[in-house]
Amino acid sequence: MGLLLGGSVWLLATARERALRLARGMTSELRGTRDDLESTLNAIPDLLFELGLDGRIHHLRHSRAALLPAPAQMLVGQRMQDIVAPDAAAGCLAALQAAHDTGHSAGHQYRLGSGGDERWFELSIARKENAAPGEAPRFIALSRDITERKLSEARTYHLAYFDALTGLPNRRMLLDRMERSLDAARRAGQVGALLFIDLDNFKQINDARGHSLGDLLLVQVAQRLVDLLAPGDIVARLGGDEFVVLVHDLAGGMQDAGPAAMAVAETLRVALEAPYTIHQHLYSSTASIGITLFPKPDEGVEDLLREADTAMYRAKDLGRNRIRFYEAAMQADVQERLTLEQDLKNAAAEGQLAAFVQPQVNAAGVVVGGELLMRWNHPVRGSVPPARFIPVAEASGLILRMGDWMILQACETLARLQAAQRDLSISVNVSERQFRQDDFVERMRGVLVSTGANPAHLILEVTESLLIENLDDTIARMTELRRLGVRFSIDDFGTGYSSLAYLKRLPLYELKIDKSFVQDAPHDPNDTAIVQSIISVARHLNLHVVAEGVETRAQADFLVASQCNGLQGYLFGRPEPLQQWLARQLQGG
Ligand SMILES: Nc1nc2c(ncn2[C@@H]2O[C@H](COP(=O)(O)OP(=O)(O)OP(=O)(O)O)[C@@H](O)[C@H]2O)c(=O)[nH]1
Repeated sequence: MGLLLGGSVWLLATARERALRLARGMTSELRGTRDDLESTLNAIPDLLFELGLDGRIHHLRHSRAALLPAPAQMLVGQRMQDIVAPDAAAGCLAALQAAHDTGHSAGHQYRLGSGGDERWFELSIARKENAAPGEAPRFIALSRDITERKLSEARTYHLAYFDALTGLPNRRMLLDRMERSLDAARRAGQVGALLFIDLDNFKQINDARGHSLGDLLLVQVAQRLVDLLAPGDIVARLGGDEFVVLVHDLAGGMQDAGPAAMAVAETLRVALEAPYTIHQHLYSSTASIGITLFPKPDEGVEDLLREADTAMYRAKDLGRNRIRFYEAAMQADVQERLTLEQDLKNAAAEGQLAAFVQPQVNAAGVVVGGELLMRWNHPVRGSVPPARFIPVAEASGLILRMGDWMILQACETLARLQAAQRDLSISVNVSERQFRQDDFVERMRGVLVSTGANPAHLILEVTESLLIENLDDTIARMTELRRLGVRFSIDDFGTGYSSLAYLKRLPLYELKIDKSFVQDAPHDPNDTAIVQSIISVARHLNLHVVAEGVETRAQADFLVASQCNGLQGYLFGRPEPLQQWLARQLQGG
């Protein structure tokens, strides 16, 4: 019995021992699991809440206490709506409700703080499934700080939609906004305008003062445009020196919108022409502006942009620092120009371009020289007027090759006249682009040497506008060319800036009175007075004067009586092919 009892006690003790060991093992396992869980939770960089459906915080893990808006113990017991802004709280409560309905919710984002302290969070919420029946539901919510991701998204958005230099919207953003404006204008029956703005001769500032100064100018231009914007309108930078202003709701109809758009453009034009101060220096710049109105039937944003661009180009053609409205005819003109440019490229190779010469006579009517003129005999169009193809040649750069060829013709002609002891001079036009080429002086020297022409008989005709741009550089270049022996004449004098102050500073030989003044002299008192005053200015400055477009004996007599030195016009000869004229001169005139 004792043995039995003893055995039972031993058995019981052993079972207890085993149960205790098992319990100890389980406790230790549970502790391990709990520790693992604790470590896992600590490793999660998010805030972890236990919430009620009403947004009350029942528990909060604060391993990232820095992210909390207040110490953790102060937050427990409070409701979300007591802690965060009303809009953020409303979103969080909606996310809780969604988790209540479906078991979980993820992706709701909310913001805490504002300005520089602003931080963004994203919520993931799961409903706790172990609530006893009748017990209010509880939720576990992870709140992840996504501020860095938001900032990086904002940076990417900014890079994609804004111009880095000026901070203005870029082309993509503009197109997007235009799309919306166009829709809104159609729906509201309102007319808006698109203004295409391109700075005039911006390349010169870049070339002369450097790209970084050009950048600073662009930034100031952007600022001036922004300062003048009406609320809701936008200004974008398309790239380079091109800006676009989108003006909404100008008027209820095209009739009234036109003048209103013009008034806006004029305000911008005037603002942009005021001097710019950069690094304590003053710079001047102007802009050409093209306008198109919208909406127009069947026209999308790209059409509108193209129209405003076309109108801007027309403003440039008309002399820059101007505003032009788009007209449908302009598009045809652009097409025509492109075709002309293409044809002009082939023209030189196919021998369609020819040099003509128009004689110049002295007061006694004796031929003293001639002006070389370019003629283009197009196989289909026939003779294309220089006023039509020279601007195309200028714009496309073809003028450089064409100009070189004309200078070569002039020098070869001079060499042949010299060889025959014919003491005549030849004038040839030099375009601004040609004159400003870096190696223009060297090219001139090369042609003079290779042809053996006497430079004293070569007269380079330049326009007033060429002279006035970069006056100091112009003077330096002209002086170098003067040293080679060539002489300078101002073509179409009186039609451009006519600033007499610069005449004194330039190493000039001659003024050519524009034919528009000669035409109505001596009958028109104004033109007569202009012609006489040009001759008088020339005499005081010791310059030779040639009148162009002399067609009648009365004009010639008046000019000679007014002491004009040279005459050119139909009265003395129409332009004729150079070789034909030269052959006659070589035979004695
Ligand atoms: N500084 C600066 N220059 C730029 C930038 N982007 C383009 N450009 C230059 O801007 C100039 C634009 O010249 P254009 O508009 O073609 O010609 P322009 O000299 O203004 O002459 P017009 O437009 O015919 O009056 C070019 O020389 C470009 O190299 C930029 O971000 N910064």
